Amino acid sequence: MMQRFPTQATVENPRYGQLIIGPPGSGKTTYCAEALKFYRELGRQVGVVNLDPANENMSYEPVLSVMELITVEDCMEHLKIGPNGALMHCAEYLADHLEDWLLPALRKLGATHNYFLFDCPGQIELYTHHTAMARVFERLERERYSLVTVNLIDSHYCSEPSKFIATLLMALNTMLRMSLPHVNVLSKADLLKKHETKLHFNVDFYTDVLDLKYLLDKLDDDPAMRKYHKLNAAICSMVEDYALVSFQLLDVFSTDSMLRLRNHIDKANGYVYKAGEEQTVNSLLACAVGAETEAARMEHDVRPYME
Ligand SMILES: Nc1nc2c(ncn2[C@@H]2O[C@H](COP(=O)(O)OP(=O)(O)OP(=O)(O)O)[C@@H](O)[C@H]2O)c(=O)[nH]1
Repeated sequence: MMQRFPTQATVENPRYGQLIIGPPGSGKTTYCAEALKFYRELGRQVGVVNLDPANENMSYEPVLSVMELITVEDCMEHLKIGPNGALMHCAEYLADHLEDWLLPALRKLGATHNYFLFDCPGQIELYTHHTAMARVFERLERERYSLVTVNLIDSHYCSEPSKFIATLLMALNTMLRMSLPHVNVLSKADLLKKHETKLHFNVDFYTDVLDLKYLLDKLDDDPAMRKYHKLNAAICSMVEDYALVSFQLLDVFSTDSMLRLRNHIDKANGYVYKAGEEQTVNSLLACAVGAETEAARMEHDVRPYME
């Protein structure tokens, strides 16, 4: 988790945003819907902003939606391009209309909301290669939002070593390119416990990303992957050298799991320093000293999802 410490501006005029990103189907929209209810219950002035121009099935009522500005469907029809090209076009269009659409609308909402969940599009190239979404996030930062990227990745990707390596590389690339406080999340963690995803190692091996040697050994078991041993070893070594990638587990339908994730997110975007609300002296102290012991973290964060 990359973490933010409060600046004078964020202390005086606190506004917060979670940028919910992740591959298609990883649970972004479901998280936004559940997090909206959850943070409202905590008393936060929260709203969801839909930034996905192809989000047909929003299970929440957004306070603002990019689909009022542009949709993938309209782009495909008018520009005669495919869905991926249309999504890139929409992202660029959004980035070009920050000053006359997104920011004025957010400023208006500022009268009643100071915490936004941004439901972002799922195409990962928007965060690993393309620059439009980075421009949007960077402009929001300059508008003094304390942002955190919440990168949801389906925990099913832990089931195969090759998929997990690709996940690590994607997560690291996104962290480096977005350069924002960041929390990586393995979503649908409840399915790990229900044996729907068979794992080669304990869950904490995947969350802590500490010793990838074992992962490489497993990759070599597959004859098709063995010939890429050097490439895989280089990727693992790079991920380990940066030592940035780790994961939190999330079952979006469990209040306890949402609370645990909230604690990580609040530390990352600096909300933990905001006075009042549900913050306690203990949580502030925990943040200041680097928080809970490894044993406590294992007990609460990881053990519930082990077989
Ligand atoms: N069991 C379980 N299912 C989940 C969880 N989170 C999301 N899902 C399911 O995963 C599926 C995909 O979730 P979405 O929220 O549509 O995923 P998305 O990332 O918004 O998908 P795109 O809009 O295609 O990018 C839905 O059927 C959800 O009900 C979870 O924590 N546990």
